[in-house]
Amino acid sequence: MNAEHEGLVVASHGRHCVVETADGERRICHPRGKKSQAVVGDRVRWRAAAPGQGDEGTIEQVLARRNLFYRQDEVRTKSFAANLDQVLVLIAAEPVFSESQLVRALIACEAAHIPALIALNKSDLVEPFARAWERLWPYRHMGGDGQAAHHYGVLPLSLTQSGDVDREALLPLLQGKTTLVLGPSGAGKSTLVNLLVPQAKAQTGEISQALNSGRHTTTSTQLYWIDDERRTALIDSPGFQEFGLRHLVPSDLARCMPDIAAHAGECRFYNCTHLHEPGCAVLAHVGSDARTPGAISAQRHRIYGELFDELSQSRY
Ligand SMILES: Nc1nc2c(ncn2[C@@H]2O[C@H](COP(=O)(O)OP(=O)(O)OP(=O)(O)O)[C@@H](O)[C@H]2O)c(=O)[nH]1
Ligand SMILES: [Zn+2]
Repeated sequence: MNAEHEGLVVASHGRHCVVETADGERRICHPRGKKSQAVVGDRVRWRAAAPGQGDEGTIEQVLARRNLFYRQDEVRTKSFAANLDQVLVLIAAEPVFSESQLVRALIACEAAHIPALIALNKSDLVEPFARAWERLWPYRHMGGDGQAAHHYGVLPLSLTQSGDVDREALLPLLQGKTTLVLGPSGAGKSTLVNLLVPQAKAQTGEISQALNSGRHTTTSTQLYWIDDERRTALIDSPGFQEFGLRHLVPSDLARCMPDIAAHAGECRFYNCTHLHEPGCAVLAHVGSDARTPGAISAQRHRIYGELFDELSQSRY
């Protein structure tokens, strides 16, 4: 039997993966069993096929994960990626972004203990950008009382107009890290990947095309190296639109929304839902004046309530 090697999963489609070896070679691998189902970012032990059995390998074991970022829908669980250092949520002045989708993505980050960065693209569209930047006010100011840093970094971009400037702003934030990029269609995700990884198409290469061929879609999660040393990675993943949080229970939500979490311990009832209870410290901070320190925007509290209801529906 062939020896086992360690590798990194750099693409996945269904149950098939592309594994990159220590010397940068990539090949398709199939999981040996349910337990060896890997996602992009996983470190795995894999084994080449026996001589004469083709080039495809098998994944024998998924090594312990530092974290696992996922969304869960009612019908199926869908993991995005493992072993992330951060998530970059890319939205834009246009198309107008859904705050509910943004909140879902940020909650999923928080639940997996992964720091999140928000980038707002298309600053050249002056008026829509100003409106969107304004909508991000709570995100630009969350945390950050006194000496503490803000909870989320929020970055303006104009990828097609000032790509060089944007690259210089982004690189130090990405350096040496593995960053999952999420964003709704049309925000500029492909533009971002092409800016940072000019050879993206080449890296994806024939092997990923082979993986996708005949499966009626070319979308799959992909890891790209930004640098030649292969230390800085971007992971591009489709599927921001239907971002399920069914892996969470309603009572997880408050701790995953930092502005709500800041007050959730001060309520009269220990099991307060922060929706209607008397003596609720969260409700007391929901805001007429969203700009006072510690305020919770009415919009975010409304989204919290919607998610609370959604996660309270019977599970199946
Ligand atoms: N005005 C303006 N347009 C931009 C900017 N960045 C990207 N676009 C445009 O926005 C459109 C969408 O960009 P893409 O990079 O294809 O977006 P995407 O997020 O990959 O979209 P999907 O392929 O649908 O997932 C394109 O027409 C881009 O040229 C920007 O900074 N300013
Ligand atoms: Zn409360």
